[in-house]
Amino acid sequence: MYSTAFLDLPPLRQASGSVQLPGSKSISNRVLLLAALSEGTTEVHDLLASDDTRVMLDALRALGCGVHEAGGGVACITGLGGRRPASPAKLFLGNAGTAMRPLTAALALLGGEYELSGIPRMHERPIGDLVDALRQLGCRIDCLGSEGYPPLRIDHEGGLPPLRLDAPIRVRGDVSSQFLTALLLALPLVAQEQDVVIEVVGALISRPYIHITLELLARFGIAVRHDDWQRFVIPAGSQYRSPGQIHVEADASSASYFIAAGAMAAGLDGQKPLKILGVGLDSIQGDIRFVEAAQAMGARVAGGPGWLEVGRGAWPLKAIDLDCNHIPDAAMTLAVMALYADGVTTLRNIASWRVKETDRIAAMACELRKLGATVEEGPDWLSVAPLPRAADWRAASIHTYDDHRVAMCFSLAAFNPAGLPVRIEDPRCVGKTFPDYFEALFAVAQTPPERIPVICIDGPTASGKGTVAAQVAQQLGYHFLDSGAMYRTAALAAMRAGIAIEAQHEPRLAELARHLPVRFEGGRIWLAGDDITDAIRTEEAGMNASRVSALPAVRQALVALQLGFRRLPGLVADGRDMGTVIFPAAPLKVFLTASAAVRAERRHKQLISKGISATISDLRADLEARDARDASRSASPLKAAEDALLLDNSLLTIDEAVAQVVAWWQARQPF
Ligand SMILES: Nc1ncnc2c1ncn2[C@@H]1O[C@H](COP(=O)(O)OP(=O)(O)O)[C@@H](O)[C@H]1O
Ligand SMILES: Nc1ccn([C@H]2C[C@H](O)[C@@H](COP(=O)(O)OP(=O)(O)O)O2)c(=O)n1
Repeated sequence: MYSTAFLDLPPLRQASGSVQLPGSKSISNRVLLLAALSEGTTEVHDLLASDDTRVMLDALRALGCGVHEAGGGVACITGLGGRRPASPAKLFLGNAGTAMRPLTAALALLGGEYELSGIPRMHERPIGDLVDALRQLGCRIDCLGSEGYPPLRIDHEGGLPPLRLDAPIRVRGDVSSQFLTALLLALPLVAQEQDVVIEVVGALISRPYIHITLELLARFGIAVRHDDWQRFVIPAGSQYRSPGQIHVEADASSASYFIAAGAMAAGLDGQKPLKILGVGLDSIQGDIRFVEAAQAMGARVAGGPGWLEVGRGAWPLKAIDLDCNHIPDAAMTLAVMALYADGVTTLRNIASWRVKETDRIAAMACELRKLGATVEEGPDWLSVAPLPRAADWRAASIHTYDDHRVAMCFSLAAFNPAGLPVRIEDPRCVGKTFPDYFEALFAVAQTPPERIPVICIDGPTASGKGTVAAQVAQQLGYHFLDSGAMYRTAALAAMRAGIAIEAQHEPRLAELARHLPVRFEGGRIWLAGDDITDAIRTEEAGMNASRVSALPAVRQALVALQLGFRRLPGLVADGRDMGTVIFPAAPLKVFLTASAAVRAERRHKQLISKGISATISDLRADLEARDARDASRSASPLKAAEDALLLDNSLLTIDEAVAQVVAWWQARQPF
């Protein structure tokens, strides 16, 4: 997951390969609650690991359920099975509507004393209709802030009051279907002596989510009948029965971004369509019908149980005018696809967007306009006109409103024909449903290498290149290439193979370097099966690296390995010739220096902190010798590129040096 302040997506051109989607949030949290109410233990497979499931798991733990996270997407939940939950308890539910609503209903029916709260946005999301329905029944619930909104207090300390179950429970269905879902999940708790009837007041929106609820209730032994989605009957004698094991389907709404990417950019030039795994045409989720909307816009889609394949059909896409009540979440993706259509696209019946993670109609309109689109909005509709010419697109910094879906659907703007990058602010917000969304996108998206930005930081030894480059990479969410480590590894491999580092062995040394079995993984460096991270950091290894790096054939042998680091979304490369030889067209080159005295002192501190003894004067002599060799060799000598910016950081702290490089970078961005 990217936890950077922003993530810049380079312009993307194509999509290919396959993507495995994470489990559905809606299914994950419903299954967790049902498992928590059942007797016995339920092994939940493919559970989504996200912010919203995290708060649910924590809440279930606090309520006294057995929660064992076995790793690999498996959680074992031992349910209450008729026991009363731990009380009193305070539950923090973040911004997870799928936890707040059903837990409110379940706890109100179980008795006890509870406080349920969330982040500030959660306290702006209405829950009054559910609270009213539960109060009708006789439950005591107080809104601790504004009436009709969390935080809530459930107060049945003196025992559950008698519930009025003989009359139908009436709940509004036109604000959020989650209220009805909450009641359906919880009322089997009290459907013992008699049937419990729920009547929906007003039209039921987001019916597909109720379908998911009913399917999952059935898996847990509760057979709910309904008359045309307006009247639901939970039969007397209902009892939650754990199915033992249950698999969570992948999220059909998450599939929408890849279906869109496929429709826009896959299957071109004879390539295969984009394969999407984890959800297929047999899905129980309503958002799978996004496939039909994408097809109406021109996508070519094939699919089966648990998989889809999508490629571009019509291009430009075809504009549509669609009632989106059946796909409220996935429909946001259509709003961005509309930028690539042949006319105005109108999305209707989307009033529920206004009470989601943010006011999504307003948010989408505002951010689409930043890209240059003409957008109109109404209380429950949005219309988007495509950009007439590539030159009309603008590079935009997309505000994401702590809304995962805004972040994910705007990533599709990176396929723009103008070749402009797109900045996604606060990319971490995708953690709500798809923590590794951007990693998944980068794994299937392609763009010519020259469009992937590279920041080069070259300079003499101990100037702080590695430290500064790694931190800049971290701040921008870019990959990091420590090219010196490659020369150090090549030298170590030569020593281990018994090849002296001398010019006469140049061909053998180059052959060794060309097939170096080196892996860079999670900050560690491996040579074949050996962790050599520390072994290559000695002063001797540095001197050997300097010697091996003077051999032109060795340098040539390591070029492909270095170029391979230029991957989405970008790269920060540190070394001696990053800007002069390896990435000569890099958009930012920095030549980082510090005085020899300062560098010797820094290296001294660095070695002492690792328990290696050295004297400053020896170190200074060594580093001056190394600089002299690196700068005087004929092949790619250490020198500043002509277009490099010089940064002498003798008097700067690490943070100041990093801030300067990031500031130079920002100044070159179009946002
Ligand atoms: N601006 C700075 N101020 C103080 N110490 C620094 C600064 N930059 C780097 N250092 C320290 O100097 C040492 C050498 O830095 P390093 O990144 O290994 O240099 P290089 O990669 O250029 O050889 C490290 O211990 C690092 O923490
Ligand atoms: N791009 C590069 C990187 C390193 N080298 C050579 C020259 C250096 O003395 C050695 C070791 O580089 P490294 O960056 O790890 O060394 P320092 O950490 O700066 O001491 O490799 C190079 O020739 N070209």
